[in-house]
Amino acid sequence: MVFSAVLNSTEIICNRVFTGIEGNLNVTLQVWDIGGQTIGGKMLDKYIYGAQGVLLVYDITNSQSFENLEDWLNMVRKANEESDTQPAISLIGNKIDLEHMRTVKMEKHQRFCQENGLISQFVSAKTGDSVFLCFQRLAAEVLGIKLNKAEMEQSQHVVKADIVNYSQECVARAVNPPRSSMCVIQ
Ligand SMILES: Nc1nc2c(ncn2[C@@H]2O[C@H](COP(=O)(O)OP(=O)(O)OP(=O)(O)O)[C@@H](O)[C@H]2O)c(=O)[nH]1
Repeated sequence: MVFSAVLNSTEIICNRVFTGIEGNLNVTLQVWDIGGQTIGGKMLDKYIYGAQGVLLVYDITNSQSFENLEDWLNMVRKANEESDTQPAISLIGNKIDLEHMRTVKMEKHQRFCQENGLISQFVSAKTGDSVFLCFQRLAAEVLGIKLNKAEMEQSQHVVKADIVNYSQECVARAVNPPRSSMCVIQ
């Protein structure tokens, strides 16, 4: 995944100077998911050139997906060779809901991050665990903002909501209409 932050720099400077609270900053990210393409793909460097941030995502239960990372990292660096700045890069270990099936050791992940100056993160795309946080951390890095512990913890958790089956709900309401008016927040 690659993203480019689309933002208004004046707004950012004002926010930082006047409030000092980075959490108040709104950043729009333009994200391309290029994982499905082969590494030798002709168009790849066009997506990657000039990107401000890159999420290198692998599957913690699949060692091969980790082994491929070095090539992807080299490709990202090479594609941006002539760019003024290199993108901020995060290493994302996905599928932490399957921790019991982990084949890529945590130390391996951490070493790769240290050796290559990457932000380290573990997520579950399935449960949503830490997904928001991984975008937030990368955006913060691009903007030169340091997130505090509270901000990171707040973004880590998934807010769970029941899935409503609307067709059944409608039938139930038609049969038993509510006596008082009700406000539904979705
Ligand atoms: N348990 C679990 N399964 C996941 C998670 N993320 C993806 N999957 C499953 O892994 C499989 C592959 O997911 P994709 O989203 O197609 O993976 P991908 O790497 O983006 O695929 P490409 O873009 O084609 O490279 C699917 O069956 C997903 O349901 C996760 O966090 N936990």
